[in-house]
Amino acid sequence: MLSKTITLNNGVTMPIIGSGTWPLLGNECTQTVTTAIEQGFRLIDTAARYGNEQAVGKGIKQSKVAREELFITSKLRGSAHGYQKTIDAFYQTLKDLQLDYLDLYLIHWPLPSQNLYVETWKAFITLYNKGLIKAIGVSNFKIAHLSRIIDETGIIPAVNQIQLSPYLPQQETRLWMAKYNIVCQAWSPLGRGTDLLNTSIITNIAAKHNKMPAQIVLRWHLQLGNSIIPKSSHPKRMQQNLNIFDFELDKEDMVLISTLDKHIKPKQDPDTYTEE
Ligand SMILES: NC(=O)C1=CN([C@@H]2O[C@H](COP(=O)(O)OP(=O)(O)OC[C@H]3O[C@@H](n4cnc5c(N)ncnc54)[C@H](OP(=O)(O)O)[C@@H]3O)[C@@H](O)[C@H]2O)C=CC1
Ligand SMILES: O=C1CO[C@H](CO)[C@@H](O)[C@@H]1O
Repeated sequence: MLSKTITLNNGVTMPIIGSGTWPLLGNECTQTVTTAIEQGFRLIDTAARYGNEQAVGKGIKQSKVAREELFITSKLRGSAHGYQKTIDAFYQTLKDLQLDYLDLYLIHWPLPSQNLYVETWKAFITLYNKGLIKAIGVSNFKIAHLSRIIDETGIIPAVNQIQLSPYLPQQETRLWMAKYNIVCQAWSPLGRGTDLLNTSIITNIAAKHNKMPAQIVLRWHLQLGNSIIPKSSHPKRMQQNLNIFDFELDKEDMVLISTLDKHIKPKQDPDTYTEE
């Protein structure tokens, strides 16, 4: 029986499924966040770069669910790397979200060309030690970037949020992270913008289990040990994305899904990708 929560390497409990919020803005974003919480999501994923933290904050307030029942993740944008800039950006994020702490804060991209991600990680550690963030992590970090922050600070990130789907299973990074007890959180878990949900392998397995294709893909993630943050603005799909605990993929299903690996690199290579 798979659990709906996962324990991070510092003992904090995180819901295994969250609701993504990119590229939602304004009222649509606020309404989607409220609906997601009403439908049962307890983890909301946002980022300063999305320009929607104020809208997300309103959606959280509107939901009337107690703060301590929610798990809010945000991310530090590229233009805010550096020790003091990180601290300032974090307080702005709290203000925009109308919160007094974050559950998880991630460095959105390593931006190795700026060479500031270690200094940035040190600021994350300071904020964590002040009790302003329950857990700290990274996003789009390759093994080399992870190794460097661990070697230079001794502090292991709780989570690395990376692009991951059956088309891009990230086997090497996942196995490496497992050794350090770093939770692998999949972004674009449904393969946004691809034909993944329409492939016959997925639709046939869906028919076999009497489930929707998205539920097959999300269940595959869970059985690999990934956390997932699918984005949907539709209550029906939100329900589908949450209801993946009443069936199990068998070994044959898992093997078939593994044949979808396209052996491609992430579309935005973290070594060269720059995002403000
Ligand atoms: N750290 C990073 O660099 C990144 C983080 N992210 C985060 O990850 C989240 C999820 O990734 P995202 O790129 O949005 O991709 P997803 O794989 O979650 O795909 C989202 C798309 O799938 C559709 N969808 C959702 N549920 C279903 C369903 N049950 N059946 C059919 N279609 C469905 C949505 O449409 P509809 O809304 O119409 O239902 C939307 O078009 C983002 O929202 C963001 O929070 C994303 C990219 C990068
Ligand atoms: O988090 C994000 C949302 O998706 C975008 C497009 O893939 C990314 O660039 C961004 O980092």
